[in-house]
Amino acid sequence: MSKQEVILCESLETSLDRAIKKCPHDKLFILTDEHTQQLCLPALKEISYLKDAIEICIGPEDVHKTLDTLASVWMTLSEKGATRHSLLINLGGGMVTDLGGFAAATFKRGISYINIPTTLLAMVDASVGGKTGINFNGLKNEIGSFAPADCVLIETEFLRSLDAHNFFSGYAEMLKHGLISNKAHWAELLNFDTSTIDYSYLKQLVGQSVQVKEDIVEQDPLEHGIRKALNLGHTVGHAFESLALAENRPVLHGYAVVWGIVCELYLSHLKIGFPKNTMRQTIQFIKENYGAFTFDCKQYERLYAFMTHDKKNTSDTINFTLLKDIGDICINQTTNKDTIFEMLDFYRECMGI
Ligand SMILES: NC(=O)c1ccc[n+]([C@@H]2O[C@H](COP(=O)([O-])OP(=O)(O)OC[C@H]3O[C@@H](n4cnc5c(N)ncnc54)[C@H](O)[C@@H]3O)[C@@H](O)[C@H]2O)c1
Ligand SMILES: O=C(O)C(=O)C[C@@H](O)[C@H](O)[C@H](O)COP(=O)(O)O
Ligand SMILES: [Zn+2]
Repeated sequence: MSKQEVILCESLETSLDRAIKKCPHDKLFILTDEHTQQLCLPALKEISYLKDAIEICIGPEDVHKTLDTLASVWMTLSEKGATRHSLLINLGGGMVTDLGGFAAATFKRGISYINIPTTLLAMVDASVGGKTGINFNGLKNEIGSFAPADCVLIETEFLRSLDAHNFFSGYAEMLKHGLISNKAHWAELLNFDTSTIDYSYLKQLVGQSVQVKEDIVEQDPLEHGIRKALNLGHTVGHAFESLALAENRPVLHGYAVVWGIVCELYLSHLKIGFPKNTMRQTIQFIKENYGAFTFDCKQYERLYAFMTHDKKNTSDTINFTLLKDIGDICINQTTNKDTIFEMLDFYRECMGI
């Protein structure tokens, strides 16, 4: 798998011009969701060579990260005459880059695509590293492929229209990158003033955060080993997200991930000695900024059942990524069902639910 080019833009127009020249194509398509069509597409349509691009617009958010939506994208590509040599630009959050990336990877067995992430989460995480896909059978990213974009163009100016919930959702994956990288980055994230955002400082943090992901993906693009570090918080987080979706009370991905991190830091402390004080400080930040996902002990079996579908699992064993300390990653950690239930007890007690 070739290394993906990720550019933190000074000028989106200049970077996009360069990226498009590197991807010779016959027709150009731009995928947005209903929100990025309104909020972000106008900035691109000012660029002369994008004026004739064919627009495809899908419904927003994870409820639309489905086979039906994917089929509608394939259908438009097919009906509007896309060929193997057409180029797709995905302009949106992680839902658009995941689904659009998978549409590009599968249409006529694969066409080129460029990601222009417009949410914080997509900038630091989803648009980079080649994981593409859709939710299926009530499970997160159940169908997908590893198919990196030809280029990822990060323009942090798009973040100015993002609401606070989506800001914090993306910040959750940044916090994950802090925990798996080093203490200085983790501390910087805990101290960032989220109430009055300094956008130029945020841009610098986005650059650092995406670098953490790029370094790991470069070592292990297909997640045979160290890439599992990027899944910290997701064994439990995806179970929370799937339960919430099934109960018609969807939660944002990043929120599910930080709640998953609370659980998995507890497991890290219990099993391999993650420092209690660092765990407490991280959980305090999460409680203050994310609130809590509510469930009771009658839902433990269902959450456990969701965890059995995690992609890191082999056979019947649930696989966790844990930490001995910040930046000290232990992949392929397993435990028994009783301990998983004890972890859920801890979560409910410390989050006060
Ligand atoms: N492939 C990966 O490695 C990876 C990594 C992390 C998350 N993900 C996936 O990413 C998805 C979540 O991505 P997300 O958090 O970006 O959600 P999203 O794409 O659903 O976007 C969230 C909301 O923000 C809106 N939006 C987008 N850009 C905006 C802007 N500039 N201003 C205002 N509103 C804007 C969207 O229309 C949507 O309503 C999940 O499906 C998750 O599983 C994938
Ligand atoms: O890039 C990765 O690898 C990740 O695990 C990043 C995660 O933040 C992301 O949510 C990813 O989509 C999860 O993948 P999955 O394989 O657990 O579905
Ligand atoms: Zn994630």
